[in-house]
Amino acid sequence: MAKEPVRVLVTGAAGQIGYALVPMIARGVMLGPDQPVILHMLDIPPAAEALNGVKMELVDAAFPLLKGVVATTDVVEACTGVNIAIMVGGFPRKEGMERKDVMSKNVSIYKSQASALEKHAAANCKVVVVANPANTNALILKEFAPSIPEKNVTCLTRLDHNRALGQISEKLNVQVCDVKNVIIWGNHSSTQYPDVNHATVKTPAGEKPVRELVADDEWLNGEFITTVQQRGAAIIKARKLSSALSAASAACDHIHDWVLGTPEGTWVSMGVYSDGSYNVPAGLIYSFPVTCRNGEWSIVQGLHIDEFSRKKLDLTAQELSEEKALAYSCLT
Ligand SMILES: NC(=O)c1ccc[n+]([C@@H]2O[C@H](COP(=O)([O-])OP(=O)(O)OC[C@H]3O[C@@H](n4cnc5c(N)ncnc54)[C@H](O)[C@@H]3O)[C@@H](O)[C@H]2O)c1
Ligand SMILES: O=C(O)C[C@H](O)C(=O)O
Repeated sequence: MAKEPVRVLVTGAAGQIGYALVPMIARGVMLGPDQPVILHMLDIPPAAEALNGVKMELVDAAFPLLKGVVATTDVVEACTGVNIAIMVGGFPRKEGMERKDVMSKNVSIYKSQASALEKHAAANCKVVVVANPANTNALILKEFAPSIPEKNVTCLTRLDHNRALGQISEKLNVQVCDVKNVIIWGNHSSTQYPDVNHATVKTPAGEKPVRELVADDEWLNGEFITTVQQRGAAIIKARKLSSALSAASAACDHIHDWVLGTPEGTWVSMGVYSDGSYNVPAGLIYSFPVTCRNGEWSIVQGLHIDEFSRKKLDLTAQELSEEKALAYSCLT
């Protein structure tokens, strides 16, 4: 029997991530090749015409899984009945801007959209915030939508996770699908800590630790980390626009694994509400290694954190605490 369609909201759908993301969702990349979808696309009135153009292209693409499109500038209409919300709408970082610069513009959007989601989304709606500052926007959304379970509000750090996999695969000249269990700790910002201490590579002789195969701690503790931390800025410098196709693909990976589960023995990185695991302060949206089963994520427990890593986990937590305070000051 055919499955019931899932309603997926994409905010900021007339923007560049939206343009890359909606066809991926309509093709089944996010929820699987047998899952029909109804797309809800929200943007603001100045982008209404462009949004309608995206809707026209979705119709023209004749995606078999796409059972309907709602394209609107009305936040209530956009949020009504949605099962999954991908929050991309907001003001993007431009060359030379720090994420903090976009904070005041974006947190007020997330406060108001929190109320609309809380009132109108389907029960158990899963939310991922993509728009920067992603962790803090997600925190504001969670706090202003108290009836949405806190486990349902997350932010995207899968792009950073995938960037780390990509760097290791290039360094070792191996397939990216053979590298697993890197971790992004903390903020989707330049203080994030990409950690390879538990990462492995599938080789003909079995799974081997990344550290052993790379055999270059200076690179792993230096250039590798800064390359991943600075990759968003490098893309902005090269394209004069922030990353879009990789961000859209990562958003699909995030929801795919959350809904359909992570493969046995593999974890992924998600920005989730901290419960104090790994001595990360509770009450922040912080990126952790997680496994997913039956539509629920759980933080991977018991990983050894050495002194080098500890400092980096604390530094990015510190930045998130400061962002949280700044966000609240922007809202008052
Ligand atoms: N977390 C990540 O990994 C990651 C990666 C790349 C980009 N980003 C962030 O994603 C966001 C979107 O990037 P983009 O390149 O698509 O930007 P964009 O400017 O091309 O698109 C943003 C869209 O949001 C719309 N918008 C603005 N305010 C809105 C509101 N209140 N409601 C609904 N829509 C609204 C704009 O009209 C625009 O169409 C930015 O904040 C960017 O920094 C995050
Ligand atoms: O760095 C940015 O603001 C863009 C985006 O978050 C990215 O990581 O590509």
